Amino acid sequence: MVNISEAEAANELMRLARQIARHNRLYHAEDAPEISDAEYDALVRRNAELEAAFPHLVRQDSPSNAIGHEVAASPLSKVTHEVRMMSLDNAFTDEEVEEFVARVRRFLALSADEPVAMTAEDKIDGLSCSLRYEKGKLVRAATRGDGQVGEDVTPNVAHIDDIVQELQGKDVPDVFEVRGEVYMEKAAFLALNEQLMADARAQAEAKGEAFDEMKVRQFANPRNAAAGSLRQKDARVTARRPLRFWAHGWGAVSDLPGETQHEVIRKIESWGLPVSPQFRRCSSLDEMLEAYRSIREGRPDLPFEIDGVVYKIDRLDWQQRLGFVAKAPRWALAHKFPAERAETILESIDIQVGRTGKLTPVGRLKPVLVGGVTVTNVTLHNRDEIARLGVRPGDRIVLQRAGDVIPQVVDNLTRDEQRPAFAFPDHCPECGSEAVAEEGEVDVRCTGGLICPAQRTERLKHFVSRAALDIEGLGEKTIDEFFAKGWLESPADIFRLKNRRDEILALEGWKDKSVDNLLSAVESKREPDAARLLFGLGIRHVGAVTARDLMKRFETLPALREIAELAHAKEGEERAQAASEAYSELVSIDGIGPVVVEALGDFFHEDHNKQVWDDLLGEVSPPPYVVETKDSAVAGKTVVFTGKLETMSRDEAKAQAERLGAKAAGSVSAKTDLVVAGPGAGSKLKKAADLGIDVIDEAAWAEIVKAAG
Ligand SMILES: NC(=O)c1ccc[n+]([C@@H]2O[C@H](COP(=O)([O-])OP(=O)(O)OC[C@H]3O[C@@H](n4cnc5c(N)ncnc54)[C@H](O)[C@@H]3O)[C@@H](O)[C@H]2O)c1
Ligand SMILES: [Zn+2]
Repeated sequence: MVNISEAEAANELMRLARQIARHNRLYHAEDAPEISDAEYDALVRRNAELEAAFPHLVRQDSPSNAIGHEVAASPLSKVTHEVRMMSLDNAFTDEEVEEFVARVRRFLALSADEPVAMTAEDKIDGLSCSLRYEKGKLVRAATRGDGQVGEDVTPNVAHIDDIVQELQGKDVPDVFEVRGEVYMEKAAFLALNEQLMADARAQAEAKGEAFDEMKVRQFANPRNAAAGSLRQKDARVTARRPLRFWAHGWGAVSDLPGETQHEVIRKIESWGLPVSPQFRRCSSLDEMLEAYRSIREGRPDLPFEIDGVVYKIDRLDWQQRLGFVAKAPRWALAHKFPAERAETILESIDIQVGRTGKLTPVGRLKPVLVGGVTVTNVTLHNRDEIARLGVRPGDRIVLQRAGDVIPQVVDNLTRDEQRPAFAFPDHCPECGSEAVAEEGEVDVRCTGGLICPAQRTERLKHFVSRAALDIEGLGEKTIDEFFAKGWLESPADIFRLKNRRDEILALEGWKDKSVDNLLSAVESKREPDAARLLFGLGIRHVGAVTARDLMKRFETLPALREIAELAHAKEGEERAQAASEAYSELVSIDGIGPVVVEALGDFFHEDHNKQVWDDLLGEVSPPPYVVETKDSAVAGKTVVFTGKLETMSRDEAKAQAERLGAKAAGSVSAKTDLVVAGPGAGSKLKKAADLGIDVIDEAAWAEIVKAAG
């Protein structure tokens, strides 16, 4: 039941359209889904449900009308399909199949005793491919893409043995587009993922780098593996991947060699292309459901993944009359299998720390077979998910695997209220720092930042980035490489790289000149801008602007640290007095709130952070931070920039304002003195007018800047 207001529905439809489009891109264009098919299908169903309840809210970009994903960004050439490639409508229950048959009868106005024959075959989990044969010769192979335009994979399919280059037989029409599925068998898929892992390991070893299993890109399921293997710019990569194909339909044809689905499929088979071994003809609803049950039972023993049974009206003249709706034919239906489930024991819960400090719980399982795949690990996502399931090590759980190989825990069978709940760690298992979830966030993160081995490279990359210390020549790859060698543990190490000149030179790809350039880029930052240095440390909630606000007030880093530590101190009455004074002083600064004060306190509370800090300040000496404010027309005023600026970025405009002694604010309020508006300025402009605030354009602003000299 949909029980929400129209405004809420419109809002949710907007969010669903965006989410679904994103997952379509990840799944179809990048072959790297982030959620399971069951989760994806739930989003689609919710969207359909809302659209049915509020038909007038159906969006222009409704996911209900989209097939796959557009291929504009693909490096492969594009092919426009003469006959559109479609998707399939889904059914999950026998009743829905019955309703499908009834709908067909109504549409064709058939009498109750007229039989409706259907074909049934397994729905194989691969990607659709269109093979155009002219005079029997394969001239073009294409993926589905968005249904209208797909990608040219002609050189790639030349490496698929199942796809013949020439159709056999004397009765081959002049033009015949075979449509079917390119797929990868389960064993080949598992072997490919193992191979990808082994290759990455070997590569890391050859380079003498640390190997990180988590970073190796593997395929989520056989379907993505097949798609990723076929859609290769370099067909030699496809050649190394064991892909298979079978036919299940056709597109543009010069003439049809039969009057039923059944006849044409058998004809295609006779020309030398494989079709499903389970393809059959059913003459009644009962036979269809029987076919479904027998195919479902045999599913675990199949060497490939299937996720349902596809029914198609046998008579082609009826298919013709039924035609299409939105993105699928009216004459076909996919009867999906329910997700496969299995029970096992959750043996332990490990915590993994990601590159951004996120703590992810991973369940280690007593190995169990679900739908032909042995599962030993399962992600438990986050602290809330563990609480929701109430799982603890030793519990008996129900695993589900739906149409892909990312399994999930759906139930906990050990409902023992007496045993204590799993205690989610409040410290990082990698570095021992405190791990916290910010208010309103589900993810628990390590606060160790620079000292946490799991996060270190990410933090170092931030430290040298443009907005922070801006060290040219120290790119992400170099950081990874130096880190793996053990040369970069903390920011201070960057300034000690000069002692490793010869070692760097010995690395592949480095020459005297490039090493000199790198080292002099580092040396040029011995007296860095204090605010950038502070920002570079990646303290939570201390962004570039906050760092400047802080430095403007305290001028030196030691002064800032002293007050931050003081504000955090909790012991003794005297301390308490000083602490509360320090606290008020900090929060009195424009732009600084309690969250920042708290984050600073937490940072300096950790011994390892203090070490990193001292070590770094032993290498560099940022001069006192003084903002030279020019005598200007806007000194001391608060300026808001809105709309599109033509000659500079928003950041540059803000920096100009600061140099002129003005404060750049993000929103218009009674405190605003001046609004600089570019084209497209909206609500802020209106608010300024309401409040009677002066509004000028970018050119007038440039005049003010110029006048200040
Ligand atoms: N996990 C995610 O993020 C994500 C994102 C997008 C889509 N998906 C999944 O992809 C699917 C939707 O993709 P879709 O639009 O391609 O629909 P679909 O895969 O459910 O059905 C249409 C396709 O089935 C294929 N097919 C296989 N066997 C067939 C047969 N015997 N006869 C006819 N066609 C057959 C055809 O290639 C056809 O294009 C859903 O299962 C969805 O869960 C998942
Ligand atoms: Zn940590």
